[in-house]
Amino acid sequence: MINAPTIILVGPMGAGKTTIGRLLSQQLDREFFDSDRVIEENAGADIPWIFEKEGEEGFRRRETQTLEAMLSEEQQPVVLATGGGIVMKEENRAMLKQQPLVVYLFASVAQQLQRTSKSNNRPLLKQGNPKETLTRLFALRDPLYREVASVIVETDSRHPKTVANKVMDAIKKHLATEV
Ligand SMILES: Nc1ncnc2c1ncn2[C@@H]1O[C@H](COP(=O)(O)OP(=O)(O)OP(=O)(O)O)[C@@H](O)[C@H]1O
Ligand SMILES: O=C(O)C1=C[C@@H](O)[C@@H](O)[C@H](O)C1
Ligand SMILES: [Mg+2]
Repeated sequence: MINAPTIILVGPMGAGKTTIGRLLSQQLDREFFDSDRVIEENAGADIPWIFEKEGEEGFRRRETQTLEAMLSEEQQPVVLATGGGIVMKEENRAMLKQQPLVVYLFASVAQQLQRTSKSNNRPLLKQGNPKETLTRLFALRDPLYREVASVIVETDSRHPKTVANKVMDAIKKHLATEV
């Protein structure tokens, strides 16, 4: 695992990319980045503010720039959590497909709904019915997460530490079959 490349986590809102990514980075003693947080730091504003002032399109532009910068930098392997909509742009998918280790954290819509209901900082869930929105986004995005991922890990009804261990096991298995 010491030689494992950068681990990139993709999946829907509430899959646990941020939570699991942080745990993995601790276990591997690596730096952790979250594209949502990097976007906020660079903008000097939070995601709801960016959506309000620049629209989703403005946020997506920032997201692509951030992904590009993070993947092109000459760097040590890190753990990178992405935003739930990272796969919406073709150019982002092309960048992700070039990466050796992209993990799709799968969560059912019911589980996404439960996990996202606790916070209020996801602009796409603030309009309309969250269950309908998550269902629509899942239909659109699940095939795209699968398109870019080398490993898929189910997260429903599992404690974050269990999910992190499952990701580690799945990565080891994937790397062993690669060589
Ligand atoms: N396996 C899990 N079991 C229980 N709760 C979880 C699990 N994974 C994440 N959570 C909780 O669900 C919420 C959402 O998780 P998190 O922010 O990590 O999701 P995310 O995939 O990063 O979402 P986003 O795409 O919006 O950034 C948090 O409150 C977190 O503590
Ligand atoms: O699923 C999405 O499109 C989003 C997920 C979050 O991680 C943030 O990137 C933002 O709220 C948009
Ligand atoms: Mg997150």
